[in-house]
Amino acid sequence: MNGPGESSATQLLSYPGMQRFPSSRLDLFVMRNFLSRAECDALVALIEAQHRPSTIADANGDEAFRTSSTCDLDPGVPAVFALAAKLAQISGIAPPHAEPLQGQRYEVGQEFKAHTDYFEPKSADYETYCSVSGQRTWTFMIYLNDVEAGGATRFRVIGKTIQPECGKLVAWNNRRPDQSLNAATLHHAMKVRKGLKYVITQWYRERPWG
Ligand SMILES: O=C(O)CCC(=O)C(=O)O
Ligand SMILES: [Fe+2]
Repeated sequence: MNGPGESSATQLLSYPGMQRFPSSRLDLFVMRNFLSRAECDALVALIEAQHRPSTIADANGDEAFRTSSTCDLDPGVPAVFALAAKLAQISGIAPPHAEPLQGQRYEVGQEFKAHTDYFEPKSADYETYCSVSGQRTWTFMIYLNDVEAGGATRFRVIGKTIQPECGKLVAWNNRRPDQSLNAATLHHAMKVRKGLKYVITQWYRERPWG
């Protein structure tokens, strides 16, 4: 039985095609073809239709830290609704713990520098982001296209670089088994060198999203 807002290795590895990256420092999973090309194309079209400059919690003074665009996906759109259901099933996490789904779009030269998805407990913005729903627990991310060059996601603490590929799911636990925040989740969405890159991010919380 997983804790509230938590997935688990047992849950994820029960799906054929799910692979675990061997690391004692981080629970990291990859599954190719989680989404079909048609599903990806429909989601890319939604992101293309509507996106705004991405933002970061705890602005650190680096204007170039996250240069992508973000799309707030409407849960009422069938393609989004279907994806949310598919993620709930594979993660085993109750839907109320899911943040609203977001698309991210990167043009050539755009990136999201090395960061963790959890919020720094000592930061000025911690209360703003975490008082209702608690900390982020797991991240599920899907690449929606094959990027012509660049755009990999690098987990530099564990030395793992994941190449974008249409339909590929990446999932990781932002916390250790004892629920402490895991700094080994540090990851960098590296610059796109050619073409565009689209991903969808699903973050989960300790408590229901309020
Ligand atoms: O685009 C990527 O490869 C990673 C995106 C990411 O880390 C995020 O949105 O938090
Ligand atoms: Fe991230």
